[in-house]
Amino acid sequence: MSALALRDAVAEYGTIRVLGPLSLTLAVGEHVALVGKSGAGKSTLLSVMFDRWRDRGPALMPQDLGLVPTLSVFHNVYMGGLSRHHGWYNLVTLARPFRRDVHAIMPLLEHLDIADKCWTPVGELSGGERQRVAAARAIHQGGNLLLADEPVSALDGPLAEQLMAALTTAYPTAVLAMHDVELALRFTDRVVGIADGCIALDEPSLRLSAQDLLPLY
Ligand SMILES: Nc1ncnc2c1ncn2[C@@H]1O[C@H](COP(=O)(O)OP(=O)(O)OP(=O)(O)O)[C@@H](O)[C@H]1O
Repeated sequence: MSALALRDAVAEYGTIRVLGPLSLTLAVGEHVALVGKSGAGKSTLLSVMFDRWRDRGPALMPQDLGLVPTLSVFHNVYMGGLSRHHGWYNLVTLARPFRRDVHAIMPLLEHLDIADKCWTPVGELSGGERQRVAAARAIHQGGNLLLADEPVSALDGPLAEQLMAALTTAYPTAVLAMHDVELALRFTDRVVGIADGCIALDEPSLRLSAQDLLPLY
């Protein structure tokens, strides 16, 4: 995979420009945190990246998670790999999952501490549990590039760290919008600060402290 670039990207809602013009190049193997206050344009930038880099088959973990509440945890995670199977196989799976898929997905659920909810409808889960299901679906999808919007906002402590580790290990290249700046600094290589739809800061995480990011908020 070659480097990923945005050149003079802009986004508008109606006549109001909320992003850009903004240019950004992402090296392969880089984990990038997008930080900035609410409304700065992080989600908008992620959706521009998703559109522009569609040919790289990015996995998207949206802020609203995009889960199907009436389906089980297993089925929601399975959906990450829908395109790997024929339509008939997916239909059969809806009624009676194949053992090999259960064996593929169960270790992921165990790793994220939600294996006991495997057959529970997602609509019956807590916010943090749903977030782990969405992460498991993104990991099950596989690929080279992950775009994640606030992937650990409903978790804290060891569970948030475990999920950040799982996502950054599964995806060699990732852009993650983050509110928790301490976690962002620990789990990413580079921090891009967004303010009023523009890049206000772009530095290697190692050179930054949480204090350096305060002016963005
Ligand atoms: N559907 C929409 N229609 C009109 N304006 C929108 C829409 N979605 C977002 N905006 C505006 O675009 C700007 C950027 O929003 P965006 O959701 O990208 O911010 P964000 O940094 O992701 O915020 P948060 O951290 O709260 O998720 C904000 O001013 C927001 O009000």
